[in-house]
Formats: sequence, structure tokens, C-alpha cells
Amino acid sequence: MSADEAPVQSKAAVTDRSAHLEGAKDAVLRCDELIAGYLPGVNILNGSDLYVKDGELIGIIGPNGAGKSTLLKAMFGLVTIRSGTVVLKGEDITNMKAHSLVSRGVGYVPQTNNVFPSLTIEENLEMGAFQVPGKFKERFEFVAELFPALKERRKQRAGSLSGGERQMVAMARALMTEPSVLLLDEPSAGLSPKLQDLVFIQAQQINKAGVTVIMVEQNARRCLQICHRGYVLDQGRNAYTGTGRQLANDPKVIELYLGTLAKA
Ligand SMILES: Nc1ncnc2c1ncn2[C@@H]1O[C@H](COP(=O)(O)OP(=O)(O)OP(=O)(O)O)[C@@H](O)[C@H]1O
Repeated sequence: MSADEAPVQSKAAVTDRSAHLEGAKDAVLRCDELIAGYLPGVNILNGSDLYVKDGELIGIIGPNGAGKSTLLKAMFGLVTIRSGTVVLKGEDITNMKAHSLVSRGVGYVPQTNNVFPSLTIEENLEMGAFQVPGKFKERFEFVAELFPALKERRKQRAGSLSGGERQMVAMARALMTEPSVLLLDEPSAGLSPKLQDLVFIQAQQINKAGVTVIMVEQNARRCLQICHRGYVLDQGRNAYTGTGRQLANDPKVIELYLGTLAKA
């Protein structure tokens, strides 16, 4: 499915629960009314809903501190969910540990510290393949199709790579675990505009290769161009949702979120 093929409705919707419940019925992964935080008594997520269907690429955008990365971490067992549920293919995975999630087909690429700098590219990928014994060769061929440069430079130490190349290694490593759902936390952060563009193209290619993608992004406009659907998160709640095109063209979303974000 390309972003252009996503159903077009008239405008972005203020998130409402009944629309979420309807849309989430056949979701591969869904979050319902998540309340989560790091410090006692301080909630960062204040009732977040989200769903993704098989084969979709969805984007999560919103102002700094809105809780976008926290929402992704909550899905990957990295922040304690105080109430609400995360369900993967019908199984309740709320607060499940990351290694159990990887074995269930969830991949996660953190924003920072996402490669082992002293290891080569190949060794980084081997670390990723650890959870899928006997499949290194097959998975390596899969990621080499998506990232040919990594195959050519497989013996190079990850620490000597540029920011964009490290991001590639990080995404490739997560793909080595054979995820059906990939969580990407701000993959374009800190990259030059040209490399940012490459990362968005790669996220699309990963999705077209059959992986469902949930992407948190600060480059909201670019993210909305490639995603099938998006969520605008504000203060730990979904403010708006719709197709990428609806959100990008909605006057309220532009006024409140895209005007300043686009200049960032
Ligand atoms: N490990 C942590 N311990 C305590 N508070 C945290 C931690 N990580 C994030 N926070 C706080 O949670 C809030 C939301 O952070 P989060 O990183 O989820 O926001 P975000 O929407 O991804 O924003 P940004 O685009 O700035 O990364 C912020 O106020 C942040 O300071």
C-alpha cells in the first residue's frame, strides 16, 4: 500500500475513542488508553490510543516533550505502563520485556546509542540476529537488499561511520530480528537534510518490503508525506489523527503543530 492509496477522507479528525475502537478492530498492534511515566506520580502518557494495521506505515508527530518517544518506549516495554493495554496480534503484551517482544516480532530502533561502536557492521548485525538462530545469512541478504552500502563495508567498525550510516546500521540490526512491526524513534534526528531524506526513503522501502512501521518524527512534514496515517500527540494525548495528507493539509494542525515544526 502506498501513501497515495490510503483512503482519503475530507479532513483530519480530532481523535475520538469510537473511531479508534472501530479502526483498531483488525489492528496488528494497538494501544488503548495508555497512562505511563518515569517518575512516581508524574504521567507522561495521559490516555494515548493508537493502532496500526498490517502493512501500514504510521507516523507520530507533535511538539517537543509531547511524549512521542515515551509512547514508542511503552510499546517496547521500556517505560512502565500504569494503566491501559498494548495488544499485539490479539495477545496482551502490556509491560512485557523487550526480549520477549523481539521474539514476538517487534523491532525497536532507539534514537541514540543505537550501534555498538567498537564492533564491525557485520558484528552489529550478528548481534541483531542472535534472537533468530540459524538465520543470519537469510536476514543478512534481506538487509543487504535494503542497504547495499552495508554489505560492501561489512568489515568496517561502526564507530567510524557517519551519523547517517550509523542510523542505517541501527535499522538493519533491528531488521535482523525478523520483525513484523518496526518501531523507529526519530530516525532522521541530527542528520543533514540530504541524509534525512535518505532515511525517509529507507523507512518507506522497509515498509514496502512487508514490515509494518511506526515512526516517531520531529520532521513532521516529511513524515506526513510518507506515512499512511499519522497521530499528533500533545501532552501525552492524541490531539489529531488522519491520513498523512489530511494532517498535512488541516488548517488547525498546520497552525498548532506544523508551522513551527516545519521551521525547526
Ligand atoms: N528517562 C526519563 N526520566 C524522566 N523523565 C523523562 C525520561 N525520558 C523522558 N522524560 C520526560 O518525558 C517527557 C516526554 O519525553 P519524550 O521524549 O517522550 O517526548 P517527545 O515527544 O519524544 O519529545 P522530543 O521530540 O523532545 O524527544 C519530557 O518531559 C521528558 O523530559
